[in-house]
Amino acid sequence: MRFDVLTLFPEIFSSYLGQSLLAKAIEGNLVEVHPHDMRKWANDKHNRVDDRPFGGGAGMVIRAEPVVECVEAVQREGSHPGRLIMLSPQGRRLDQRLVEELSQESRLLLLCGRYEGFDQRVSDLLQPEEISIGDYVLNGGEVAAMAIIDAVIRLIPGVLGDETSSVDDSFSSGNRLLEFPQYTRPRVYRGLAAPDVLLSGDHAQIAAWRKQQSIERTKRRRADLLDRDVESEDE
Ligand SMILES: Nc1cc(-c2ccc3cc[nH]c3c2)n[nH]1
Repeated sequence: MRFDVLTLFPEIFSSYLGQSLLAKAIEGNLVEVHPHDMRKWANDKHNRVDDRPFGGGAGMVIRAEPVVECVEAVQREGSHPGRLIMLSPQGRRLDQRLVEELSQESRLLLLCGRYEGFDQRVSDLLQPEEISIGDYVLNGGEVAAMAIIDAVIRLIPGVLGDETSSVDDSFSSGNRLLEFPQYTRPRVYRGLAAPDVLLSGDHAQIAAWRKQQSIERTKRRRADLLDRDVESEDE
């Protein structure tokens, strides 16, 4: 799977690309992530990538020309244009179902805004789909883009490795329960002991305990997840 990230701050992605899971996925040719600096397409006489908003108001607006030129050039680079996504507080809310949908794509272009956002002609001409990672306002689209990449790559076959699977993750398709609590060595830490059942070696009992913990935790923290019926998820 190929990700192209179009941004004014490509350096934000440098250390992120080195994080182990993603680095291994890139090394294993399972994933490619290409940050692109939109400033390189600011070729008007002032080489400006942003400008003051018509009609006045605070902040700056990202000019349409460098963005449209950059997107078109990047789309020409690959074997096909890919699915163009603009990160935006006004977009479709990201959830695991949308992550699973995105993981089926072979190429995603993630368009990251800054300042007061893009000139409207960017959306008029490129028709991107807008995705929000939540109802709060970030300073730019880059963190949201990383969230999408992070969530999607976990679902690409081979990325998590044989010993780990995303199947039992919270929110995975059909799974409406939160994760059970995890414990590791030492067995007792500051007087707090790991549950005996986890050290019993009785896998059936361990599975039952974990399921019960997930149900209790979900009831306590996210009872709304238990209200959803499976049919509604197809709407
Ligand atoms: N879910 C979410 C996305 C954003 C976002 C996305 C792009 C820009 C550009 C300037 N500010 C932005 C904020 N905030 N929250």
